Amino acid sequence: MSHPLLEKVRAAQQGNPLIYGLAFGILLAVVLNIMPLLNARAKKRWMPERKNVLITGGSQGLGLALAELLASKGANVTIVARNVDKLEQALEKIKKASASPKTQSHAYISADVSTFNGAKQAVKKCSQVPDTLFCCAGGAKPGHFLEQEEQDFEMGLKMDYWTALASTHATARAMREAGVEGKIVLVSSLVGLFGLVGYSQYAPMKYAIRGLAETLRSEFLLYNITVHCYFPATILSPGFETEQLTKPHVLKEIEKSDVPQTPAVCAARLLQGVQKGHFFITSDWQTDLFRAATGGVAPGNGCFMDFCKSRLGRIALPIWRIFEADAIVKKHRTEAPTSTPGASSS
Ligand SMILES: NC(=O)C1=CN([C@@H]2O[C@H](COP(=O)(O)OP(=O)(O)OC[C@H]3O[C@@H](n4cnc5c(N)ncnc54)[C@H](OP(=O)(O)O)[C@@H]3O)[C@@H](O)[C@H]2O)C=CC1
Ligand SMILES: CCCCCCCCCCCCCCCC(=O)[C@@H](N)CO
Repeated sequence: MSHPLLEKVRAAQQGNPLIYGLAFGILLAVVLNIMPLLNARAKKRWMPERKNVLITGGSQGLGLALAELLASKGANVTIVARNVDKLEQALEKIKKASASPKTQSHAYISADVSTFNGAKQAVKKCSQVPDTLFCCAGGAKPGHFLEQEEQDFEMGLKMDYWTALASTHATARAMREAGVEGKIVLVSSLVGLFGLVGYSQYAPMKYAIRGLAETLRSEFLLYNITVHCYFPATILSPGFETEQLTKPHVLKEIEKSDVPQTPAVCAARLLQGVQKGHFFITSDWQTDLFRAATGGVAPGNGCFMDFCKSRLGRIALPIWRIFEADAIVKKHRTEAPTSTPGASSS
């Protein structure tokens, strides 16, 4: 039985193959875009309530905002960082934010998670085996590549990559041992998707975190552990204020293209991404274009929209790079240092 409207459309088309092709294309796009949505609905939505969450870098910035948000939604939150004073203050805030302070338990652990031993000890001190880990510890010390020294690069490696690696390794082992259904969220950055002047001791580490996330997403299919990777742009955190102190002018000028977000907004969008089941999570449309344009073969966030965003990104982002980022760098050529004081060329 044919619908009268369809008859009319058929009559109007008079067998035009272009129209059929177009209609088929639209239908295919709709089906391909709806399929992952239905699939995501069918999957269990991750809920913070009663989860045992471990957050590295939880004493300030993104990590603290996330700790408060998850505590307000019923999770038991343990934060890890090195400085005890900041941890104590943070714990007070988390307890205040807590949905039900009597039934939830929150704690802090002072540890340096940039070593395997430090991370292992931190996980051991948790009162419950964590079922969720957010690796928020990290930070940048921006500067010109040729002005930075070996210890700056080593610091980036330890503070950004090694903290994520060691805490993931220790926590995933504990999760497997306890047979819990686990979730691990790694934090990269917008500059883990494209390289930018001034971030040479930092951005490559954030690329490495993406690599770790992709590898572990695949490997942890062996166990009951899911992996996500978050790519924030500028977060107005204490870490951001510190990095402004050494940030080259040229980088500050390029970063004017970016609208900074508060830690609370980033935490909320990160949680949304986790709940939607996204593997790569972003919290603003610009970063989402970078994600889609550089997506590779990792799972996407809806194939039709990703297809459109990646096409748009492959056109808009190079234009932005040529006329904005690279143009600003070239304008600053005259102020770049011509030699490093104290460094001998022999
Ligand atoms: N701020 C921004 O603009 C952006 C940040 N990011 C990333 O987001 C994450 C959070 O950033 P942000 O909110 O700025 O962080 P902050 O710099 O404000 O805070 C960093 C946190 O990590 C902890 N930490 C650092 N090193 C270690 C360590 N070795 N062991 C244990 N804890 C450690 C710090 O505590 P303590 O020093 O006491 O140990 C602190 O709690 C980072 O991974 C950062 O790279 C990504 C994009 C943009
Ligand atoms: C049409 C498209 C326009 C695109 C605009 C893009 C603007 C990007 C500017 C760079 C922002 C850097 C964010 C990450 C910073 C970071 O990780 C550190 N602050 C770490 O602490």
